[in-house]
Amino acid sequence: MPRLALSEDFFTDLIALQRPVQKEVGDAVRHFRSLDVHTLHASKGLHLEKLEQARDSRVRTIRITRGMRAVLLAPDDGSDLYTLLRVAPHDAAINWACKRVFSANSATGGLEVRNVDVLEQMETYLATEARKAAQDADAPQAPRLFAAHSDTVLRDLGIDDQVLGLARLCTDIGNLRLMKPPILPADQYEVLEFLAEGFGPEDVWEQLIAPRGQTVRSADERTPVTLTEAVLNTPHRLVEVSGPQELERILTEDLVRWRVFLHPTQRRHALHAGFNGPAQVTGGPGTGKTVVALHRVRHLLRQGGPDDRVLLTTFTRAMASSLRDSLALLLGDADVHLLARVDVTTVDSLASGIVREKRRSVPKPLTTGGEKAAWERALRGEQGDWTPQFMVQEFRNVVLAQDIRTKEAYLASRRPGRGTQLGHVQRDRLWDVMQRFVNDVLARDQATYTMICDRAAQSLTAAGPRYRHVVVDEAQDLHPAQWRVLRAAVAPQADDMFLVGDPHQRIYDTRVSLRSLGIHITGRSARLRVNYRSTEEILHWSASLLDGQPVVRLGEDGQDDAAADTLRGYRSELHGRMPDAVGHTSQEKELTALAKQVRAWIEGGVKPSEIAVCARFNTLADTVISRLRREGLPVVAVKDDPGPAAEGVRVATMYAMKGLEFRCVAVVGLTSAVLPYAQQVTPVSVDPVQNRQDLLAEHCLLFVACTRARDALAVSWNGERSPLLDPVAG
Ligand SMILES: Nc1ncnc2c1ncn2[C@@H]1O[C@H](COP(=O)(O)OP(=O)(O)OP(=O)(O)O)[C@@H](O)[C@H]1O
Repeated sequence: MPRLALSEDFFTDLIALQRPVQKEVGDAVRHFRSLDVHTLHASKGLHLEKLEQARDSRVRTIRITRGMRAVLLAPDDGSDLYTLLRVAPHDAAINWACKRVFSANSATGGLEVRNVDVLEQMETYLATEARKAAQDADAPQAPRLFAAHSDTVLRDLGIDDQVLGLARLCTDIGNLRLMKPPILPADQYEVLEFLAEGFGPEDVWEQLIAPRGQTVRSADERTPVTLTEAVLNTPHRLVEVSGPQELERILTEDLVRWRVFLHPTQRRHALHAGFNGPAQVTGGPGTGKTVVALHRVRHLLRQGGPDDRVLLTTFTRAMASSLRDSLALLLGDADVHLLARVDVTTVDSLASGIVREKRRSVPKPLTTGGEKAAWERALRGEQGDWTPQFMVQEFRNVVLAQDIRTKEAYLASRRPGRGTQLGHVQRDRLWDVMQRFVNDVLARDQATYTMICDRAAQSLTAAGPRYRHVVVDEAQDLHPAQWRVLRAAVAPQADDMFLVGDPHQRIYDTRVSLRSLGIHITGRSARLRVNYRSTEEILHWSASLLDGQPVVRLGEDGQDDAAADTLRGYRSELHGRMPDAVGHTSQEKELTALAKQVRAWIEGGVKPSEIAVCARFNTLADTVISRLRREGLPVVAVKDDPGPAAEGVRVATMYAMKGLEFRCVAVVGLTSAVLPYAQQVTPVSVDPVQNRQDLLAEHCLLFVACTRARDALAVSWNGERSPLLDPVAG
């Protein structure tokens, strides 16, 4: 029986086929696996055929139906591992197969494929372009993109002779991008793109080569790998099917790519054998952080003992419910029993549960309005210009954040992140105001969620940890009190905490130094850079909304050595239309245009549930809902928790878009009055540091909303445009 591997492209082809054809592919693959190598060659049904015109002599095809062929790579190294590469209509399959050449990358050891026909044409084209550029500049030779790197440096990073020749002809990054995979081999393209974007060879080695297990720096000293080794070295694009059960699972249940293929950086962290403490994965929107968290949970469950419980948390209840569904999908029937060892919940729900266990009831959570009213009561009679907003921030971001329990501790505290100086006398009085607030709300059996977390953290610390592993999604928005709950929920030990998040998506007012909370990540972090969700056009457009914004690395707020986080190298392999940004003279006109856009998306074949419209506030979201309904379009409000099966365009506030994704997204009502929203931004005169933080959160909110879009994004406003759109709308 031959061994069989499936490629990501084969998988993509399979997903796109009609159900009956998928079934036929499944039958052919099962038949293939049931034969021994000898009968395989003799089988008339499968008709394993070597292609005379193929540029690579190891390429074969098999028959699926009269009109469909699958393309395979046959072993030439004595092994019996066949790799299914594509499945397509006869002519397309043969055409694809004839032009491809396969090789092993000398640095990553992975299997790579190139389109030799196009590369040969590119050589002529780039040489002509380089000559023209030299003539235009009146110079003997145009400056070359990789002039700073010697051949040896490039070879050591896995660049082979053909690619080296092409790289040497590139005069700018545009030349390189013309040869994006699948034209150039993906591993080599990635190395060249990193270098072209200004990463040094050492960075490239650390980020792209070393993680693939390569330890020998010099290309000359490396032993070449065989074809079969190369296939097995490429688990992010090729999966070996270990047995009939796994084959069935992939062909029937597993038609979801992220379950099978992980990017090497995703894989390295998700399947890591064991971290010697907390580990972290960051990355821009859509880079698969949630996917990594889910795979990590499965890995920990599979490795762990029967008493090892895992906590998987995220920010909102809707996201927790979606995580639960995704985890069940990932575990599948084979691992469904592992679900009994996981709790998937928000930190606030966990904290409420802990408080309830202790005192049988939980204080009623205060609404924003209720909290403001309570501060007004506490401030009554106070001389001075402290506002409820100032008090909310001082209590949340200093007292609860630093776990301050006494007046003495408050008098001595550093108050990082606060831009107002407070003398001894002022602090003394403020502490009394805060005590009045606490006594007042507790007397009414009320509390903010942060206060509930604070209490839960204390209880847990006293009672002892209850989980073996804690995995945190959307880590960027957690408050220190929520982190204290998580820290207390698991004992400090190997693989205790696994965090994923993106500081560019921080939309709540939280500042956290993980180190000060006893969560030390150093040396165990990775950054994801490939976006699997959105097109390159949406990505770059959205990323430019954050140009120049001071984003600090995850969990390093207030640390003296905190560094800036960056979206450098953040990219997508998908392409589509540029986002639309359009202003209107009235709300009526904007809504008319919105209805037309939504209708056009639906008529273009997009399911209503794959479309989202979002606005800053519920008032406009409600107006959108009634307007679209009047136009006869199916609509549902995300706040009504419609569930994945409900038909209808999703309408939500920008906050509620966190963590979600849609094929098409419209962000409406982006006027200067709502973004930035004055009431959400502390005036500079009150606190300049808080003002910068609040403004940054407004930028991030817009970034989060826009990066939910996979294929199409349309933003609009009526009247004066939000200044936050200045970088993208001229
Ligand atoms: N290895 C992969 N192969 C294919 N698709 C992937 C892979 N990883 C992630 N995806 C897809 O990319 C999309 C984004 O993934 P995910 O939600 O995990 O990203 P994220 O980084 O958590 O996003 P955000 O921070 O914006 O919420 C999803 O549709 C997911 O299925």
